Amino acid sequence: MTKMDEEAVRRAVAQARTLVVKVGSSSLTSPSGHLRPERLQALVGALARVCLQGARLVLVSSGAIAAGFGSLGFSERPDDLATQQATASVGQGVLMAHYETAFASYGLKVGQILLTAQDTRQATQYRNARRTLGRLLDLGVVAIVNENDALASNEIRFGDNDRLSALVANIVRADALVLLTDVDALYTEPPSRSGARKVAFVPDVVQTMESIDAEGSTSGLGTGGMTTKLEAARIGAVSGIPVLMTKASLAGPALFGDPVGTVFAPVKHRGSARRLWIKFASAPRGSYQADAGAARAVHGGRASLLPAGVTGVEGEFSAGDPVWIRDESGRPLAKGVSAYDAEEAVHLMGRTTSELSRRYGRQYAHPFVHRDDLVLL
Ligand SMILES: Nc1ncnc2c1ncn2[C@@H]1O[C@H](COP(=O)(O)OP(=O)(O)O)[C@@H](O)[C@H]1O
Ligand SMILES: N[C@@H](CCC(=O)OP(=O)(O)O)C(=O)O
Repeated sequence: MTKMDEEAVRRAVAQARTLVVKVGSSSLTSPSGHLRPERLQALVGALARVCLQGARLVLVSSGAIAAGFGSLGFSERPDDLATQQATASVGQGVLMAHYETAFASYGLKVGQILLTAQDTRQATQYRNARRTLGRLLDLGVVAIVNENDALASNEIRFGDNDRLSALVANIVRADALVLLTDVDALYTEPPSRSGARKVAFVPDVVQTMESIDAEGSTSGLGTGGMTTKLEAARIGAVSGIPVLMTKASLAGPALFGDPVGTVFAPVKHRGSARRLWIKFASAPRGSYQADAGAARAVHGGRASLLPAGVTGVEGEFSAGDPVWIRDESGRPLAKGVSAYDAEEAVHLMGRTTSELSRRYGRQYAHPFVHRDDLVLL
């Protein structure tokens, strides 16, 4: 694809018809961690302007825990899971009430979607989320998304909302992803260090990630820090979505195309929604081991994984579940959707499709993983 320069990426953000904006806890709170409604109102002012110009907006907003612990009379953000969950349950309502009032003052309606990591991993839930979000946007409603903190346990939660926002950008096939935080741009190292230099444009996020020293959150207010924001930028850019990251107070100029923050150029063409799901969101339930020939064919691209090239089947999966395709040494080569149950595949592997057709009928003469359902890592 033709590479976009900095100006083109900024223009793409300013002209986005469908936009995902993520705002972090650190941008909506005071140093004590309490929600600051006036910050939220200022942000809504900048966002409402683009909505009134016709943009379809998904706002991925953190802040449920921040909004909840004050109402519950706690002096600081709780750190045990059960209290965090309960606090988020109280705070999410408070947060939405603020958003509802703030957007209503511009004549805009809001809808709430709370997602768990599981919702992005399971194909049916993913499709469900896509349908509801799409309909909300078609109705001109601002969709406000957060992780379903009240039900997410430590093992399964995203924790930060950065990666969630990048997956949401894929779900709604956004034209741009904007990450708003408490730092004006990406720096070569944490901005508290004297040698840190600002990065205005990242032409290739995959290469740049190696040269940036990104830390987790140090403010105690946010969760993921720059590490998860870079990961979100990578998912966006590799999915063909222009990404901008800046300070929440600069949202207005950023959405207008002014040279603020850091922009990340898309590095690949956008794939189909299904392939993006397979690549970034699906959680494989097992794996196929490919022999050297099949591994070479899969690695070369545009080849399906045929039963004849498979030497092993691992895990318990059903037809339609995501699986890894590994080479003989066990290294993952690709992810794909299996056309067979693991139980069936064990009996079919190692045989040519014509042999399978003769033995079991024509319905068995097809690949374990079709090339349209397969993405290289
Ligand atoms: N290389 C870097 N460039 C910019 N900021 C960085 C970098 N490494 C770490 N950070 C820190 O990441 C923080 C933002 O992350 P976080 O606190 O999780 O915010 P949010 O709540 O918006 O998700 C900034 O305050 C900054 O100090
Ligand atoms: N879902 C949590 C937010 C987690 C969090 O702090 O995320 P982030 O601001 O992206 O670092 C909440 O609403 O409190």
